Amino acid sequence: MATTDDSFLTQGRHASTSGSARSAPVAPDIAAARAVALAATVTETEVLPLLDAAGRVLAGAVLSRNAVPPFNASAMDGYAVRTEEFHGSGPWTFTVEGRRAAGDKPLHSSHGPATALRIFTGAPVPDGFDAVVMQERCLRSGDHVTFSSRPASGHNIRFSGEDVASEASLLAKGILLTPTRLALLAGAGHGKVAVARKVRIALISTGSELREPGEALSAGQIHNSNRVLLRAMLAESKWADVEDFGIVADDPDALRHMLAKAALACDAIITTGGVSAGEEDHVASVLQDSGGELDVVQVAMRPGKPVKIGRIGQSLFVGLPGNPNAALVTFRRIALPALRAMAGLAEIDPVAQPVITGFSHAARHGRTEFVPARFSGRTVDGLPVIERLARGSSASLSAAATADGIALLPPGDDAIDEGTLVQFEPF
Ligand SMILES: Nc1nc2c(c(=O)[nH]1)N[C@H]1C(S)=C(S)[C@@H](COP(=O)(O)OP(=O)(O)OC[C@H]3O[C@@H](n4cnc5c(N)ncnc54)[C@H](O)[C@@H]3O)O[C@H]1N2
Ligand code: MOO
Repeated sequence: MATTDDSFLTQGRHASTSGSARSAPVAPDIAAARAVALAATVTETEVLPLLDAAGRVLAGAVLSRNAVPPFNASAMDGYAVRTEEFHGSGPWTFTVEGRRAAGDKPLHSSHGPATALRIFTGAPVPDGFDAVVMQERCLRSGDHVTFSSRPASGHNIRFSGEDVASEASLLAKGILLTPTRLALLAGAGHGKVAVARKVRIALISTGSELREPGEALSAGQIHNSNRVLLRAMLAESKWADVEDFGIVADDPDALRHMLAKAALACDAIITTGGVSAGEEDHVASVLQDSGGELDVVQVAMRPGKPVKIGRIGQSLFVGLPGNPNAALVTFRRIALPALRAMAGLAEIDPVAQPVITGFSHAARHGRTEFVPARFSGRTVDGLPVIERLARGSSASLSAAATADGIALLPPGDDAIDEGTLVQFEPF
């Protein structure tokens, strides 16, 4: 039985509603919210060169240090002109005086009347010139250039600050540093950026039957596919620093030792296996014997019902079921939002899109079903249609591997008919 200690449970970002584990299944969204509530956001930050910051989480709001573009620049190779000099009706012929290329200093040179300036893309446009005519639109002859139409003032000039003003708000705290956001920081004068330190995540694969991929199997053994799955999914998250504790047998002492080590080293502990009801399922009891607490012990989802959510020491704990599809769904739906919250990300929820079922499905009394599915076409209205790949097959590896994502079939006492609108989370 879990010990009740409210101070323990309030170490997360928000206070838990109760210190004791609930045995009645909670809805998947509630379970995810509880995991997020137990997740303490990393507060330490580090300053990184932009080249090393891809995929990290911005630690604070950032302002631009210079305008973008920093000066009025030509957008074309051609001729800079003063539109006020286009008197009467054309064509207009001007003397070419001077030359500006990208990298030249913005000079305050004086130019005589009826002159045009040879200019190239990216070069500073000197004061007084207010348009650039691209070279394909003019006729150059010796020192003269002829224009057949009058350019509008401002034409082909990128004005200083038109993209980003100086000291403008650039990016908000908690944003993921994607390539385009890093490019924006670079253009706006930043060479370094303050990011949240990485979340240290412990992975433990429990199960006496497990052998590593590639190892020969004796009778009764299976390969540890969950470790590969979780490592690969976390490898996509550059804000995560994984400490992989490998396989631990279904032995309470070994598990206790491993959990204690992981709790000292990491912000979050993710285990697989050993969370259901059998005598060899030690994860929940060992966690509680070690001073940990569970807040959620059953979730109204299929697969994934026995997933466990709690804390041990300063660490978030999520015990994923061992069946591969259950591990996949509970990691994406419950563990990942909490880990993203710990990383300081503002956006933590899985991305979903509406789709139409190309299949019917039995009633899901009281639980949400997460079904691997594949796009199979579109309705006349253009909505994607999905085909189911396996019906709640928790132990399946092949269904998810051939799926485009996971369909959410909400709880209900009626069957879902073909042609029903449901949510779909693409991989
Ligand atoms: N009496 C009951 N039995 C079970 C229940 C229940 O409510 N009452 N729940 C079932 C459900 S649902 C699931 S899901 C599983 C969850 O089991 P555990 O989390 O305890 O996991 P194990 O028993 O250790 O393993 C289940 C299954 O998955 C295989 N496995 C485990 N780890 C891995 C791994 N790293 N890579 C690949 N495959 C793995 C393991 O060999 C088992 O076949 O419990 C049901 N039972
Ligand atoms: O719900 Mo378990 O997680 O199906 O096999």
